[in-house]
Amino acid sequence: MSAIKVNALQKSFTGAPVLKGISVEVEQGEMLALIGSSGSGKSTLMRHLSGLTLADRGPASLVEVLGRKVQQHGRAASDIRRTRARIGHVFQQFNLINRLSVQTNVLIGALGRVPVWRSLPGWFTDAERRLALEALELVGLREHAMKRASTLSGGQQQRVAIARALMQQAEVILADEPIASLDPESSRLVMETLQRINRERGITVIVTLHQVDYARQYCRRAIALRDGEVFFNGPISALDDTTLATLYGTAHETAERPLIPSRPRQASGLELNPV
Ligand SMILES: Nc1ncnc2c1ncn2[C@@H]1O[C@H](COP(=O)(O)OP(=O)(O)OP(=O)(O)O)[C@@H](O)[C@H]1O
Repeated sequence: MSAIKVNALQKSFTGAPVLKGISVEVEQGEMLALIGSSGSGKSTLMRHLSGLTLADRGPASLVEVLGRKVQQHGRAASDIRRTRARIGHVFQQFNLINRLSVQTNVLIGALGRVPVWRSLPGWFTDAERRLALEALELVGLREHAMKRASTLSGGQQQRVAIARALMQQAEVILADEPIASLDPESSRLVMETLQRINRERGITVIVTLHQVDYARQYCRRAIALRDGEVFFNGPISALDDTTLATLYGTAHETAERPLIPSRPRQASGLELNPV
């Protein structure tokens, strides 16, 4: 079964459409790279997958996740919250609560599944606390459970965000530029963590990446957007230099000079050497 099915997705904000009739599918258990130059529409597409953004009203427009409609004809499905509960998000900015412990940040992933009356920190059950520690074990951070989140490095905080998605029992994880602000070593650890949960838990992962070399190393398939359209959809091995040069609108690049995004969000996200 497809984990994600997108059909004829079109999105305009103010002027010309930024997504122009996107149709793609992602298989359950896949780890897929979503690539493309800055402004090509990657984040906008990701936001449509969980219904955070609604598409233009189109007769064939549809987004399904795990066999359930998220949106159709530009309207949110009535049970969108139930589907969203099965989708984990990992963002470039980590989105942790700095003053809370690492374990509590992970436990927050259980919110939405526990009754409101015990959704305050301190009201989690022993079983939930054990699950949080297991999630931290899987991302290699169990020994940091009691530390304040703010004391961890950026890469560690990103792995806490992944543990939080595990705690949520997400079946699909949408990771939007999870390594854009990290150094190469932290990036490697975060990508390995995503790969591990994909392989060991069978969680479907879609990861947007600026650095093509990370996509090559960790993903079997890539979908590349160019100016709001699917420019490439296939095995990562078919992404040759010529395709990449056309995709990024650069002169032909060699393997020694990976492509650099034209509008990086943070200078520290640039990866100048292949991994
Ligand atoms: N809320 C919004 N309002 C208006 N325009 C938007 C909005 N969100 C995105 N856009 C525009 O849609 C286009 C695609 O943006 P998007 O962020 O999806 O690109 P991206 O490929 O993720 O870029 P980057 O790699 O820099 O994150 C851009 O031109 C952007 O300015």
